[in-house]
Amino acid sequence: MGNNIKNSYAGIYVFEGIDNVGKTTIIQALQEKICKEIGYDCTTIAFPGNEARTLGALVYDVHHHENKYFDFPINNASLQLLHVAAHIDLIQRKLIEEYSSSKIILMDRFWWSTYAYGLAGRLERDVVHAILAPELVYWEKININKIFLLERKDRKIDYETNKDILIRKNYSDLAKRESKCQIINNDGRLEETTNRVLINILGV
Ligand SMILES: Nc1ncnc2c1ncn2[C@@H]1O[C@H](COP(=O)(O)OP(=O)(O)O)[C@@H](O)[C@H]1O
Ligand SMILES: Cc1cn([C@H]2C[C@H](O)[C@@H](COP(=O)(O)OP(=O)(O)O)O2)c(=O)[nH]c1=O
Repeated sequence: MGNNIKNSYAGIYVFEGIDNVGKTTIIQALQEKICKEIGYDCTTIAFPGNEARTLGALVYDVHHHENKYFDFPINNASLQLLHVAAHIDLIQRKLIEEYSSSKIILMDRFWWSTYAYGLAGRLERDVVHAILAPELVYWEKININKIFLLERKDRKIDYETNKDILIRKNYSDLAKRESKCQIINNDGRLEETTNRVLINILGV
């Protein structure tokens, strides 16, 4: 089928969920299947970003290695504002171009992460809304095909129990309000989850 993608499959498919539920692994397996086995154009865009010398890579490093940059802990509002800045950079620099070229775009995280982690980091709801406002202006003009919210019981837990529970609750609240969202249980084999998502994307 080469690059001759059926228009109905092209577009943005978001993968969300708390750390270590399998987003990156499933996206990699999925992209390989879509490109090699099915022959459709498929690309991945990850928030906050993983390309060297980009704002996203810097924000990722700040998030994980704060001490390298600052003598004082960065407050959560400022950290989430940095994430939003990195998202806008990726949307403008990459997503809009890929979006207009009829590809399947797999997104590793979305603005939902800012919401889920921001609120779980004890930011007030109106602060989280204000932080997200500039990014949401960009998303208003972009159609999302589907949002897959991944869940997995047997995962490494990066945050203390209460924060872990809060992050997952915030995701669940977003999912309940979004008809395009499908909850994907990744407790089984990776191959099985990947196939389930693929069937969902292709609608077969
Ligand atoms: N269904 C699965 N079975 C076994 N291991 C899995 C499964 N899904 C994910 N993993 C493993 O869990 C770990 C975290 O996955 P990763 O894709 O990095 O999560 P995320 O991107 O959501 O943070 C990886 O070591 C990955 O191989
Ligand atoms: C996109 C985003 C991520 N995050 C958090 C979630 C993760 O704990 C961290 C890095 O995300 P990610 O790159 O998905 O994690 P990993 O460390 O597994 O490669 O940033 C936010 O707090 N706000 C955001 O807007």
